[in-house]
Amino acid sequence: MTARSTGSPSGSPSGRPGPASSRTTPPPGATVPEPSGPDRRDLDLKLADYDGCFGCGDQSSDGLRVKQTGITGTEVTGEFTVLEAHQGAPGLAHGGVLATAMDESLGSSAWVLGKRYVTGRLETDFMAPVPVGSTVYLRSWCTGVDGRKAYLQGEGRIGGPDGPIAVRAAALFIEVPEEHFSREREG
Ligand SMILES: CCCCC/C=C\C/C=C\C/C=C\C/C=C\CCCC(=O)SCCNC(=O)CCNC(=O)[C@H](O)C(C)(C)COP(=O)(O)OP(=O)(O)OC[C@H]1O[C@@H](n2cnc3c(N)ncnc32)[C@H](O)[C@@H]1OP(=O)(O)O
Repeated sequence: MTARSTGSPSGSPSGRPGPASSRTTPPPGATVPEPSGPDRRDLDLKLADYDGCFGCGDQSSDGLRVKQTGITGTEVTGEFTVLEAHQGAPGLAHGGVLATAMDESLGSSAWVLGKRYVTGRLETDFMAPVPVGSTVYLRSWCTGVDGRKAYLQGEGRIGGPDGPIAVRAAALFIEVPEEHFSREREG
């Protein structure tokens, strides 16, 4: 599998540092596993069935409704359209909405690793304003796994899948047991 560099993704404007801080950069020796764990099929089914998710669910009326468009190795591509409900400044996407979209994309890339992860830390760079009506093309990939920690990077482009980067992100996801989710639901 091709592991992407933890440095600036292709297409980033020169002169800006890469998206990852020391806390979202894998330590030396961290590896990117093949996304083929024994329970991968079950996890894929959950991924497809979870309609209530604000990021990707069909039942979330004001949600982002991110659609996955492809999985290659740990790289997951997706897209969503910025609606009026997603505005911050008039006519422009709210930064938190874009961060949520990146969380969704990064989370999907973590999910295909075959274990259960939650976001521990999410870092975002907002590179260009995103007008309402834009389709944002998302792409995320794993840069390394070290024990319970999975390191991810991603980007959102506008104008097309190869258009300019509007937002990019780096994250640390932490592996959790299944009980994590039942505990959270019970409060
Ligand atoms: C996620 C979706 C769940 C839905 C499940 C159902 C169906 C799934 C369907 C589809 C899913 C598909 C795609 C996913 C799409 C979107 C993803 C959205 C993701 C989210 O929206 S998810 C919600 C937001 N998220 C949380 O709600 C986490 C709240 N939080 C906690 O639950 C704990 O905080 C936890 C578990 C993170 C850790 O707690 P813990 O007690 O288990 O472990 P501990 O604290 O020891 O950390 C272990 C090691 O990680 C290091 N570490 C931890 N946090 C760090 C940080 N921020 N920076 C740097 N290092 C950090 C420590 O320093 C230590 O490092 P060391 O081992 O070296 O000492």
